[in-house]
Amino acid sequence: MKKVAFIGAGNMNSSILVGMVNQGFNANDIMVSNPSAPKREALAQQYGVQQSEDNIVAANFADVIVLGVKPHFIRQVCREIAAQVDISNKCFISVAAGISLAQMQSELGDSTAIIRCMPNTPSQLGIGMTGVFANSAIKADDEAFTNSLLNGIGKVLWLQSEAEIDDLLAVSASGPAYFFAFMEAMQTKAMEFGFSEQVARELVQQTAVGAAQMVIQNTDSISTLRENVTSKGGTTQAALNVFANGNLISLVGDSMEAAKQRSIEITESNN
Ligand SMILES: NC(=O)C1=CN([C@@H]2O[C@H](COP(=O)(O)OP(=O)(O)OC[C@H]3O[C@@H](n4cnc5c(N)ncnc54)[C@H](OP(=O)(O)O)[C@@H]3O)[C@@H](O)[C@H]2O)C=CC1
Ligand SMILES: O=C(O)[C@@H]1CCC=N1
Repeated sequence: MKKVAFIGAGNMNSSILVGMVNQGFNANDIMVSNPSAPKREALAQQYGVQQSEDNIVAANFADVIVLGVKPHFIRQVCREIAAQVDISNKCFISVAAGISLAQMQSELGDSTAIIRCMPNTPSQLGIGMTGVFANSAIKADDEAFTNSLLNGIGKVLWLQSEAEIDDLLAVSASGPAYFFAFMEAMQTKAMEFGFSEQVARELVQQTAVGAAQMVIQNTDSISTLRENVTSKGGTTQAALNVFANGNLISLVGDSMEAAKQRSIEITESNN
């Protein structure tokens, strides 16, 4: 079993770490580093993983180093590890939005195996969606291990080009927040109708999980599923008319384009 270091104990790295442990990875083979103590100590206490405040300790411990800091810290973290750790046989996995392989290679060297992956927070439940693209230095066992790690936390899609990371990010990595925002809006209105916060939440969450399961379990198109709810001249039609008048389709498309463009801007600003 390879040893894995998580650099950063924030939302995304925690989601992957929790997903790994829940899927049966040995906690003794995992170490997390983070400058401030509470998040890494909570992970150590709850999941039995090792922890350190020092990225160098974690990087020395591991065969695979998962970089889960904010994009603007990635290059600095890579530089520090490359200066103090023998990285010749280590594989790096970055989850950062907008930091390119070339940018990481300029810190870690062109012969270092680097994998960009773009997961999402449902990884912590084992139902994540992760896009992956690797540089040419990756070895067969790095690829196999990455697959076993990521398959444990959800579905994995290997991409044909690095540019596709930005496309996928706008769909599945930022995507959970789109659905949460929609659910928040529905919950707010349900509370205005007079339901308590908890009942409003239950109405919304059960509807969301039901709709998602119908998409998963039916071969019908999503349009057909929508039409099946929509009686001509009925209540749903009245609601969907408001979506159409507000140009929901272009609003959603523009939002996803904005997410993609933001990722491209992050790449440019970190050159
Ligand atoms: N959240 C998401 O849904 C997704 C996020 N990502 C990517 O994941 C990365 C992390 O995002 P997210 O988890 O949301 O962010 P968070 O802010 O939750 O986590 C970042 C963590 O990095 C820690 N940190 C800061 N500096 C260092 C350092 N020098 N060494 C080690 N750790 C450090 C922070 O510690 P402290 O709090 O103590 O400062 C914090 O715990 C980003 O690059 C983002 O693009 C990718 C896909 C989805
Ligand atoms: O918002 C962000 O920048 C990160 C990347 C994708 C999801 N969260």
